[in-house]
Amino acid sequence: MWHREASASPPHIPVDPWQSPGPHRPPDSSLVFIALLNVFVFFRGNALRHASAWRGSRGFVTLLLVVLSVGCITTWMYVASQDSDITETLVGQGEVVSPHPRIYAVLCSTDYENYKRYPGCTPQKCGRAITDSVVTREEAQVLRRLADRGLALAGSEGGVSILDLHSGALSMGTQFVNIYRYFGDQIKDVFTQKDFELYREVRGRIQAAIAETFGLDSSLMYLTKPTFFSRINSTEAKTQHDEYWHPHIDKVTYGSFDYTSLLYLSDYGSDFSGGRFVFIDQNGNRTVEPRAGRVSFFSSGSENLHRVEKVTWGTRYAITVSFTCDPEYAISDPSLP
Ligand SMILES: O=C(O)CCC(=O)C(=O)O
Ligand SMILES: [Fe+2]
Repeated sequence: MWHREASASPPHIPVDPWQSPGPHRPPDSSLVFIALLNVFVFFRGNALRHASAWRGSRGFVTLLLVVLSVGCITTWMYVASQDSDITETLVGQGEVVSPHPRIYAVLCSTDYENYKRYPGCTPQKCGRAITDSVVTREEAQVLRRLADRGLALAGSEGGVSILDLHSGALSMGTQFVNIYRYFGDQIKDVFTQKDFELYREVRGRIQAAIAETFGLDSSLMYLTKPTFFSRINSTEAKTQHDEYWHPHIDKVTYGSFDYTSLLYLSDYGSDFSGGRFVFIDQNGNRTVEPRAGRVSFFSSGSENLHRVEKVTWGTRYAITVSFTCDPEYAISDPSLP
């Protein structure tokens, strides 16, 4: 299901009023130099001021501490400079992006050329955007409870459980079942009409935000499949379906996607750790830290190669809501059978 593709993402270009992400800063060698210089000056100053103490035990302890400090600082800086996975945080969990989305433009890949073009919808501007003003934290909490009620019916043995309200697919052990068939009328006790109304309402708002941000005609965008809740914890993967962390391109993985949106239902740092969303760019990785009610959306081509970090503790909840420009791949909003 997950495919690894070489990143074709070109450098970011600012397109007014879109902002380009700050330059990806490789560890700065001048910083290393300045830090070492400071340590040297401190060391030399101490040596001059307390020349007589060198022979005493205090002098020896000071020397030892200085040597240890220099060792620690240089090791830390060396490790930092070797870590190509160093990320720039586009939006931290504690920030609130409101009222306007934070937008980052990226050059469109050529992926869309292999598909029929739909003027008014097919990506001409590509990029990513994050907003905390489309879905409230209360709504996110209601949706999270909905997810939990559905997932309580079964759930994966591995670290990731999926619930797709449209197709009815639900993780069960190492497989999937169709909740509408498997649980029949019982499902009406689990989900209410109101749950589906909230999903539709939220989907509509996300669609409007994407249309506005990318300058699209919202009526020419359609919900497409799969659209699903995901619940991820740190349990070891049992099957390939549980390996959510691989880099992938949504347009390659799912075909019909033109715009992907992710609605987060829990908070990075307090509900779980790891699990940050990572855009993998040629010049570095850029993360979005999940926050309940946060919506992150992006054009689905290879300009937005991405992955999710492994969750190290706690439980991460999200909904993937995807849109296509091709009416043939349109699906209706999930509903009770
Ligand atoms: O949950 C996320 O943050 C990303 C999920 C994802 O990449 C996908 O559903 O394609
Ligand atoms: Fe994805």
